[in-house]
Amino acid sequence: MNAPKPALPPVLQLEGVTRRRAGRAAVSDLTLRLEAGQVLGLLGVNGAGKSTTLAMVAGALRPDRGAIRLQGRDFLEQPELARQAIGWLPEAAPLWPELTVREHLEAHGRLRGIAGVRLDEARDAVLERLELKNLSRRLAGVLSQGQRQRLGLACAMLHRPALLVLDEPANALDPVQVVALRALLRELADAGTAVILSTHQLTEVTAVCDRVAILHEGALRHDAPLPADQHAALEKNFFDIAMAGRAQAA
Ligand SMILES: Nc1ncnc2c1ncn2[C@@H]1O[C@H](COP(=O)(O)OP(=O)(O)OP(=O)(O)O)[C@@H](O)[C@H]1O
Repeated sequence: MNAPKPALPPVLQLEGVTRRRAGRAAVSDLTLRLEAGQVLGLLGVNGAGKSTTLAMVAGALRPDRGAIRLQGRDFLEQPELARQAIGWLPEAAPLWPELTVREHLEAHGRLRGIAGVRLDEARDAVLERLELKNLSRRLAGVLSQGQRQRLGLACAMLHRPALLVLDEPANALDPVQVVALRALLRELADAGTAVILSTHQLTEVTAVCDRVAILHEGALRHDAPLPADQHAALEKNFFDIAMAGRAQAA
C-alpha cells in the first residue's frame, strides 16, 4: 500500500504579525493562512492596515514581531524567496516612465532570473493575457491609469509566482477590464496560484474571492470562507465591524 502523501504546507502563513507605523499599531497580532488555489479578499476601512499587511507579505516592509512563512519556509530569514514565489502589485504600480511596456516586462523577468526564449514566451503570454500587445512599444510614462494598472499586473504575474499579492487591483480599470480581471484571477486560482487582494469593492470580493478577511484598526476581525451568493451577509458583516469602531471612536 502506498504511504499517504504528506500534506503540502500552506502557500502563505502569517503568525502573530505586528507592525507599528507613525507611533501606532498599523497591524497587530495578525494570524492568517492561505492555501494554493485560494483567493482571499482583504477588506477594511481606510487605514485598517490592508496595504501594510500586503507590503509585509510582499517583503517590502518588515514586521516588528511575528513570523511569515512562504510554502513552509521562513520568509523573513530568506527574503530572496519573495523574488521567485511572489508577484506584487502595490497600490500604485511603480513604473519607469522612460521604459516601454515591453522593456518593463523584460526587466522584471531578468530580475527573476528568466532569460532567452523563456523570457520571450513569458513576456508575450502576459502581453496577450492583459491585452497589452498593441501597447507593447509605448512608454510607461504616457500610459493611462488603467493601462498602467494592467502593466503592473502583467509584471506581477510574468514569472508565474505561487502567490499573487494585489493591492486594489481593480483600481482605475474600466468595467470591461474589471470583468476580465475577475476571469483572470479565477483562471490563475484554478491553476493553483494563491491570491491575496485588498479592495474597497465588496462586489469584487463576492465575485472572485473564496475567502474573506476583514481588518479593523490593524486587527483581524473576521476570517472565513465565502460561499456563493453571500453578498448580503458580507455587506452586513463589514458594516457591523466598520460602524462599531466608529461608534466607539465618537
Ligand atoms: N508610509 C507610512 N508612514 C507612516 N504611517 C503609515 C504609512 N502608511 C500607512 N501608515 C499608517 O498605517 C496605518 C495603516 O495604513 P494602511 O495604508 O495599511 O491602511 P489601508 O487599510 O491600506 O488603508 P486604505 O484603505 O486607505 O488604503 C494607518 O494608520 C496609516 O496612517
